[in-house]
Amino acid sequence: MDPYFSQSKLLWKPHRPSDASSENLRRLVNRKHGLKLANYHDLHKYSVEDYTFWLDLWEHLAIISSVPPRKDNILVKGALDEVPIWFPDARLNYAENLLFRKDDGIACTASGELGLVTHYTYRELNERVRLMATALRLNGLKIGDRVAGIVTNSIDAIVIALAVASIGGIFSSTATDMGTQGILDRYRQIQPKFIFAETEVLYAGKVIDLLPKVTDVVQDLMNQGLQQAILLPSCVSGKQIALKGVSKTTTLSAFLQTGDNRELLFEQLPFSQPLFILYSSGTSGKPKCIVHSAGGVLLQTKKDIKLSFNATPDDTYFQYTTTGWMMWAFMLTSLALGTRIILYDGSPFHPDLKTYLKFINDQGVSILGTSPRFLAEIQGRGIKPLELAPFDALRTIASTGAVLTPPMFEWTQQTFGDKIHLVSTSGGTDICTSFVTGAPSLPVYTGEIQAKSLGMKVEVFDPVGNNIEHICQPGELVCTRPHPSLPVCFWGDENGQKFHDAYFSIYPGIWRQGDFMIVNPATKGIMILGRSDGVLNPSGVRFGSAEIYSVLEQYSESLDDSLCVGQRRPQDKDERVLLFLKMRSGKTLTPTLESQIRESIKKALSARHVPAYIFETTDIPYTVNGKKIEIAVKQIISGSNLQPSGTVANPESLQLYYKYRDIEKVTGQSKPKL
Ligand SMILES: CC(=O)CC(=O)O
Repeated sequence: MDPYFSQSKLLWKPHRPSDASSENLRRLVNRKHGLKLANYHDLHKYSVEDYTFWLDLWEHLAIISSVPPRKDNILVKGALDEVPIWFPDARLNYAENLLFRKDDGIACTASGELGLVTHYTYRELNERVRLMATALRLNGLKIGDRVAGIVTNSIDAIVIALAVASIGGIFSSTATDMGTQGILDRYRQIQPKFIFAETEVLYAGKVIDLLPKVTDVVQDLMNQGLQQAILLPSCVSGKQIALKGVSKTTTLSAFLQTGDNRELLFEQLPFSQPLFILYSSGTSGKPKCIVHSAGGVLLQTKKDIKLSFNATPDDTYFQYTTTGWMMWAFMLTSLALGTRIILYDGSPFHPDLKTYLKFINDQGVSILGTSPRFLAEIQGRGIKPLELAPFDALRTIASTGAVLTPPMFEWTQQTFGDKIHLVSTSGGTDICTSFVTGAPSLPVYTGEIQAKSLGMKVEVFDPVGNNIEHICQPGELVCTRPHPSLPVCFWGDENGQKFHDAYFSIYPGIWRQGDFMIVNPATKGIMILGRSDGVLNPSGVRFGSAEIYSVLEQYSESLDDSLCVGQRRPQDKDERVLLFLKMRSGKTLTPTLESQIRESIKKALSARHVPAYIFETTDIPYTVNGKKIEIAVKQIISGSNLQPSGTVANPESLQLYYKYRDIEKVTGQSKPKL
């Protein structure tokens, strides 16, 4: 058996595969077009060969539009060579699709570290959006104007985003823990007309005063065309806090009073009308401002939430996210399915992890969106969720943000039980959706993402552009056909050069995502092996860091975290692999543990995968969106000087790695110990 799939075994089977929403779509396609597509994989093949699939999907998802797409005009050439314009005739509004329910069912439930729970019905949500939209309109917001937020994952953020979308403005948000420079690096580029900002938040039990940061940001943006700053009440006390000495600032309640009682109007806009600006998480240089279209986000995220998670109006979806991550925009579209969403603001570890898990149970969460890191925390702390609560409602756990390793697949399934459909998904901010994801009609195999997302022509390329999927070799994740949530452009990238360089420069005309992946020919399941710029290549053996992390999973009681990177300095003939281990409190990296780890890697992978050096470290760099940063450490230890961007959550941690450039000094050895 191929070593990559040696641990592949059947983990879960759907109880009633024919109930999956993707099966309804398959039957619809067969009926409409007289086809005999037999299963998900047949449907996928059709979806990437015939653009009519996107019209079928439109129908299946019941997209609300005032002018439906024309069957004979699905996509036309756009201003950028690589980005066609989809459904040029259609007219719709994203917010109208999300606010289709106006009843007393619960749309959103908000909570946080204080344990207070507030429910908002669809009726209330519609009214709040109406109030906000009228105020924005009367204060001059027009189609295409940008509105920025420094906001928590709260009802206000949802209301602002939907009000802006109803008018055809473009919303862009950052989490409140983003530093001043990080915020300005983003918002100076997009020049918002309005900014909404929190004034005081609570995180990990500490009250954080945001006024100094907000003052600096607002004053700076006033020179860039900002018309008004609107301050939200304190997340801790609910009190309105003033920003002293800064002109053109107002409170949320005063701003809302400038509205009137006109009806909520949904501008009818083209499919490709910009909706959100998201930011690439580059660790150096200025972030790229990725403009996503209303139609693209609506169609793709609704597709993922309905088809991969099987969400219905009976579900409750809890995605742990800040407003700075694409998963916030993703989660928002659940409202278009009538699915209740949970908005959680705060740390899952405060007051403690058990309280947070009980909250998930008590709220009847049926779809839990989480990350491998969070699951590893439950495991590492020895918590047994089913001993805390029954989790009766929970049926899907969807993990993203990093690779879910084979041992974590097994642990999660065993821990939460057989009824759980474990979805591992991978896509990104660049497309605001998934490339590969869950399929409720298919079985789950250990360590494998179940399938390619419908409509996404994902292939595996070698460095010169040959498809190597069928020979079961790892390579670059590429997407060889356009899809509706290709970014519209990067904001401010007048000639499209930055956009082209980011995705299309390696394989002309073909999107390269920057992930390293392999497909199991037997199951068609996918393994993401890490970022392709972090691929390890000692003595010509190419492998992903996730393979090493997977082996380390068995040491989770001792290891808090790890980072595996390649080092190749100008004077080195070959690359070597360095593994950094962050120990749990009270544990140390003893010589015995180090040899056990080397032995485990050798046994599970091969002698050539064993790191040349293993070091203990006290901190591992992460992006503000919780992604481990390998590339910056790789660059540092290989000799580059790095100016960290505002995307690095803990930039001081990078300092820990400079000394490894002079590795012989650190180890006192001239050769690695193998
Ligand atoms: C869907 C995703 O791919 C989310 C992420 O990792 O940013």
